[in-house]
Amino acid sequence: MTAFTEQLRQANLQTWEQAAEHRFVQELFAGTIDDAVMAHYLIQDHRFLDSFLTLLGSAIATADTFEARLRFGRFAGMVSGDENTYFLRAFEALGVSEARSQQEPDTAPTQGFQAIMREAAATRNYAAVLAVLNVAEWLYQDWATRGNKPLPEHFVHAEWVTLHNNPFFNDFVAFLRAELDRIGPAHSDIAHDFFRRAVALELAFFDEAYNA
Ligand SMILES: Cc1ncc(CN)c(N)n1
Repeated sequence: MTAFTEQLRQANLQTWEQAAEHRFVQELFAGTIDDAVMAHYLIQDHRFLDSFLTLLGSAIATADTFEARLRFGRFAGMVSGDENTYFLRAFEALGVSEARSQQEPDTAPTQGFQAIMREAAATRNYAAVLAVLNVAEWLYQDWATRGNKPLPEHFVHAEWVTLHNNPFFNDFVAFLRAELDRIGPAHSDIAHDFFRRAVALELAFFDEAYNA
């Protein structure tokens, strides 16, 4: 039988593929992405990280096992450490001042992510939280691991790939999928709804990078 998470992905395949094969991803691997595009994307993504941590907190609160809470806690530690530090080093390398990183307004996809993560947390339904987490991490793992491409030279590009393709991250995505495969079928409608909207936001987020 097809796993529940795979059913969700298949139901949104066209949008999923448009995001996973996005121009942003192609240019990131090629190392040709415009600095202005990368800077605009990362400023917005640092805001994404903030609401994402809130959602991880809600996963800790709604998970039904101690083991799952430990996994989310360890992942939150990585995001608050290595991933956050990457943003700060990338901002410095791209010449993004603290003032600019704070003052640039939230774009519509950023606001959309903040809203859906708040909404998923407010449901206090583990399946809704897992649906959004699965899209955010599995879709990124998908593009980062596709085709086993060589890494770009510049650390700003290369580390954005390796943050989403390394043993710890790949294990976490496998865990997220196993959790949603276990919990999701009993909450199919809510899982489909949050998953579909989150995939659309991922595509919009990449598109928005080119409005730099
Ligand atoms: C918009 C977005 N989606 C997903 C990820 C993966 N953590 C991210 N950094 N940003």
